[in-house]
Amino acid sequence: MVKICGINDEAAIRAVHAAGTEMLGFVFFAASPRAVTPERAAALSALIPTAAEGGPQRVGLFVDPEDAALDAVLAALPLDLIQLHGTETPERCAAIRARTGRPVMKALGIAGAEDLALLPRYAASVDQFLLDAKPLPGSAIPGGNATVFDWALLHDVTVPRPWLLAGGLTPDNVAEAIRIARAPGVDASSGLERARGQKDPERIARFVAAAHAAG
Ligand SMILES: O=C(O)c1ccccc1NCC(=O)[C@H](O)[C@H](O)COP(=O)(O)O
Repeated sequence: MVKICGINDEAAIRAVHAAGTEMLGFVFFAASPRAVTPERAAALSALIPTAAEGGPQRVGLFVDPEDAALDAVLAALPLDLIQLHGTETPERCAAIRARTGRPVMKALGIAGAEDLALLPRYAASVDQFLLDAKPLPGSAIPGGNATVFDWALLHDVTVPRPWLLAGGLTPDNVAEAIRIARAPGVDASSGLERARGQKDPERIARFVAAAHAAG
């Protein structure tokens, strides 16, 4: 499973599809350099086949969203999955899952083994996990910061839901990350950009090929 996050232009979404990527992420968080409006995401999404037609699943990324923000995005485009990348509690994740009727992927920031203690608390309320690097103090956004964490922390951990590894992954380190973390899937954003917020189609192709080969 490969997810490419922060899709915000036509070349990137076409590259994601051409590479056979399983998931792509649209960032609905205004402070992000990759943020898109619901209308822009819908226009980009229309350029490639839907998941039902064999294209990638569309993941909507939110940070502590109000119900109205979720409703506005879902009215504009049919997301396959909701990614929650803020401080949402297990109860809020369950409420969002019930309200939207979509599976929920909860992002947890990992810096040390103690952060993994949260996994059982969320297991009943979410469908998937994204195990990402914990943002460094002072980070302007809670994800997409090109920060790597110690993949060996995950080597012997049984994660109670399907999960993706994220945080500073690139075409050059993804195979090693998958091997060390024993990750069933990966997600990347910054490592596939030529400038902050601008995806590089060639890096997308190399990343997806490397991840699929390692898997
Ligand atoms: O990517 C963003 O701009 C972003 C903003 C706010 C919350 C989360 C965000 N990204 C989350 C992702 O799923 C990223 O792909 C993940 O954190 C890995 O990012 P990177 O380390 O840049 O590969």
